[in-house]
Amino acid sequence: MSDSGTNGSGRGGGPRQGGQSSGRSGSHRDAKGRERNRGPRTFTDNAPSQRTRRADPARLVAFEVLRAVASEDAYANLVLPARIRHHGLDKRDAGFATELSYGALRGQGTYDAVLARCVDRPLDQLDPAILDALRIGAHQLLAMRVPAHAALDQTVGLARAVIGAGPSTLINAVLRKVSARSLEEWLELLLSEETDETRIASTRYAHPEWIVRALRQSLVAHGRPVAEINDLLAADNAAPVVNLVALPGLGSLDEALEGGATPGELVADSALSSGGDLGRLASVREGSLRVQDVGSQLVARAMAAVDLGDRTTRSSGAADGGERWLDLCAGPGGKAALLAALARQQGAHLLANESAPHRAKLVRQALSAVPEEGWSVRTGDGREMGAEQPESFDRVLVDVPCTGLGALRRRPESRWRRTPKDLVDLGPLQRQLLKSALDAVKPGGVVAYVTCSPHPAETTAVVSDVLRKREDLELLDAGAVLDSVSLTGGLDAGHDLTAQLWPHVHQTDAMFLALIHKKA
Ligand SMILES: C[S@@+](CC[C@H](N)C(=O)[O-])C[C@H]1O[C@@H](n2cnc3c(N)ncnc32)[C@H](O)[C@@H]1O
Repeated sequence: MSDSGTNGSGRGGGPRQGGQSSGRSGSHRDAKGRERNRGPRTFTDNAPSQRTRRADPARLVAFEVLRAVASEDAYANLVLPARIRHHGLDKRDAGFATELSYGALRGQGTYDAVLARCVDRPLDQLDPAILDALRIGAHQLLAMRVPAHAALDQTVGLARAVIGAGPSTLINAVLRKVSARSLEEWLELLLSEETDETRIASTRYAHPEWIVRALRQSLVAHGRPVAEINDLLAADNAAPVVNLVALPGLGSLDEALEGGATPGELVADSALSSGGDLGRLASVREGSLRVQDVGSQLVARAMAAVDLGDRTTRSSGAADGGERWLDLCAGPGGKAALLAALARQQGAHLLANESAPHRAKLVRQALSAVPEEGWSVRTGDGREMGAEQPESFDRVLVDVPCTGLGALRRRPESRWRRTPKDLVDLGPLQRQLLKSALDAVKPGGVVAYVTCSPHPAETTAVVSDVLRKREDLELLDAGAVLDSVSLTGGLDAGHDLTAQLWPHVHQTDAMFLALIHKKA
């Protein structure tokens, strides 16, 4: 619903400019602009629009990222670095482009609610490129410390350069209306008559309603107060910190710390990056210093730290009598790299399995800093592993494909892409992979079931379904093991023997961990 009469340049009709004719040449340019804007596009330096009118490169990068996400189903975290490199942005502009593209994508739900009040037609009737330019403008005006005149001028200039003159007039008019109120004033206006708590949280924190409900359910399922929901939603909207891990026994934090990183407080061998291009660090280039969320570090370390005593039957162990470890779903290899380093320290061997060949390649790259005799990579379906190599591994990590509802802050577009159906669709695969892991582990060994989602359908329900059918399995106290591998202890992540980390509590991704012991 619009509360004003700004005319939109929609797919169906030509742009109207405040009731005046745009004139023949304007209409012609606008038609060309709309034509350029259809379908997937790349914005090269050779585009005529950019030869004549240069857009601010940082805003152009953000616009290109939003366009690629919308029209090519691209992932922002993959497109963004490529566009930053292509346009040769310096550190400051790269930071601005990152904040602008990620912020506009994350905040889309809130910005669309505001924009809907400023345009005279449903937003889905706007040309998608115009809508993306409006979102970029709205984020600058409502959430960044960009002066309003600069946000307006630069966004309109961008639109004129890459979309066309007519659309830029519309964008100017709409963004002027957006700029008339602060974000808080807009939210007051939008929510003044709303009583439904889910809809209020959905608009205020830019999450689809079903995800607000799903995260509330997740808090309850893992024993946290439901009143934390707003903190959790707000944490999803904060730019995630970049954590580093120095592979134990192989890497060092020194270079990163000298460059301004701060030592990690929750887990050993970790640091908080000071930002900038990490590729400048030799240790990152050689792979002994890696970017990894602290939650991922903690769950991998927990699997390695479970005290198996001499409970496992060593007869089918590694040739030298050390343990055999399996990472069943290893791609792209973040946890596998840490596990391989830990395995090396403990005299164990790691087999990293991944079903997608291109991701298995990434696993090999991730493992390259660890001496090769300590690990191997298998490309294959993890569901077959239990039958192919039954009772063969002392420790198995099964980090199953999931909705990623616990990592929304890292993947800004994913909240708008995911649907409740994903939860249903992933369930059978998650159960099959866990069963296979449990078949592959030796009696006396341990399986770590991990997700980067806190949703009970992917966490506790999967574990209890699978355990219900087997008497040879028992849950270990995952919260206690997590405490034992953290530097501080007292994480307060445990509930009913499983453990759940949270962005708003631990500043990690919302990783779930169940440690399942196969009785000897
Ligand atoms: C959540 S990711 C694992 C992340 C990884 N542990 C890390 O820390 O980098 C899940 C992985 O499982 C893989 N996968 C999906 N189906 C699989 C299957 N049937 N067998 C083995 N791997 C599978 C996906 O390709 C994906 O790489």
